[in-house]
Amino acid sequence: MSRRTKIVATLGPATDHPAALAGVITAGLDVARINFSHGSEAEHLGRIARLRETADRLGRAVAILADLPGPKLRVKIPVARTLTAGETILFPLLGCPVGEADIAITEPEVLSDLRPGDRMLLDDGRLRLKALGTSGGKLKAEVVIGGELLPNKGLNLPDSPLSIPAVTDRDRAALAVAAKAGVDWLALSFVRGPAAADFLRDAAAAVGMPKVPVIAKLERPEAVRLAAGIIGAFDAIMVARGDLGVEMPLEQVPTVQKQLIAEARAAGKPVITATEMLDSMQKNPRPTRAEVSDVANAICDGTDAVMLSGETAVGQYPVEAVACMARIAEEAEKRLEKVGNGFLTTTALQPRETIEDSMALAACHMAQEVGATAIVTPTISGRTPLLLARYRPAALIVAPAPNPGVMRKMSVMWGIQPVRMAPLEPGDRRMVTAVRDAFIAGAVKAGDRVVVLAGHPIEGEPRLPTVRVVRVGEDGASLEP
Ligand SMILES: Nc1ncnc2c1ncn2[C@@H]1O[C@H](COP(=O)(O)OP(=O)(O)OP(=O)(O)O)[C@@H](O)[C@H]1O
Ligand SMILES: CC(=O)C(=O)O
Ligand SMILES: [K+]
Ligand SMILES: [Mg+2]
Repeated sequence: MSRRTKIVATLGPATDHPAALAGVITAGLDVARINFSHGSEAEHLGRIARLRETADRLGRAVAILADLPGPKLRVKIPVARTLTAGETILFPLLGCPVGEADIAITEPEVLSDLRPGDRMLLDDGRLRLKALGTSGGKLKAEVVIGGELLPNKGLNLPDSPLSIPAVTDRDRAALAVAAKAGVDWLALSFVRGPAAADFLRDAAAAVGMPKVPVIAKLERPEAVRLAAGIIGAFDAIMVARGDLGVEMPLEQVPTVQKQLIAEARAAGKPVITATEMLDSMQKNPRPTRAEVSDVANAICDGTDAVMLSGETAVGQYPVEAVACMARIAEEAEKRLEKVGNGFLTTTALQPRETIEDSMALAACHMAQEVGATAIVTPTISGRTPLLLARYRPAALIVAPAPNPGVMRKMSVMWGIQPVRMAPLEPGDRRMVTAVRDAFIAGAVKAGDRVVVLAGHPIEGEPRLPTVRVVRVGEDGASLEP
């Protein structure tokens, strides 16, 4: 693999055909997103099982990301319908019976919070209504901008405070399914503050899910304001531009994206940039110039991963979309390499917090100085590779890990190629076997010069972080540099 940027793609009906699923994996899928806001339990379980099976067959480590609804409101209408400007629509409040022409929503308790004049935006802002007031157990609203409304589309209330818990009953139900399937990452929609991280971890533990890393989806203005705390509390973030562009002025989204990516990177947490990246590819085999530029620019901003949603979930060209994204990423990275991968600007972030962090920086410098093709770093938890990735070295970060769960967790992180760590035989040294692990996986080849970094205690090694330079031998041996 030469591509450093990771690709997240949403599975859906469009990837249900075995050829399409194998196609997106082969085209470069690193993380498969299951959007628990759409589809049934059986669909999710089936998709996850087929993904695992196909990835294994193709010999690729693909992580599974369960995207939970969070307090994101959605309409509950049985079939598509058209809303016309000027028309009045009734939204039943909590406990009120739903009339045939009414629009019910997932959390009707929020409707009581709406004040006359508040905006109600449907389908990522495509349709707009204005709240008029409540009477007879229903909220009355006037359609300002009409259009076709499909079942299960989102409802945003950017002018109103949201008094729903961070983790809802819908999330608990989704977590139970995710626990049954076993997933590698959890993402929570509509995070409003750092406390949501522990609510989510507790809810996951309550359904018997072992420790799974958690992603905060930033899609509300208060989350952007509290970004530093949220980044600290979660294991990664997603710039969820779909809802973000509805909840705040759309023209602010590009600068918010840059700010969030910079903050996440400074904190050493992975960041995913999401939504509409290649949107026109839902219907066309080729993207627009603007879309190609958008993906490339997110990579230049320093995103770890780029994400596809409708393009792969329901679009006509899911395989082409992933392949296209991979090509754009590879091209954008050539420029990053020329300008030093932003490495020097990041090193201006002083001081280093831990010895491991200083060692990681030293290893990146060393790799550059000696012309290493890779930095090999055996890892138990995935932490040292992440410290390296933070500096965006030109060398590939090859991370032998002892279990598939840790390998898959690293699939979302920029520049890291997870490989299988062989068990240690008596007399073996991990810094030597790690190079062989990388060689066997094809991540380094004979004659390559590599930097080896053990950032934390590893069996068979001194307890101090250690960095070495070696040359790879014919059989993956570690030779004098
Ligand atoms: N599993 C699925 N089954 C059917 N339709 C889907 C599925 N996943 C996505 N879609 C369709 O693709 C669109 C875009 O996908 P996306 O995952 O961005 O969802 P979304 O509804 O915009 O919500 P979110 O804010 O959670 O991303 C959805 O609105 C929906 O119409
Ligand atoms: C991905 C997502 O939830 C959004 O962009 O709103
Ligand atoms: K979701
Ligand atoms: Mg969203």
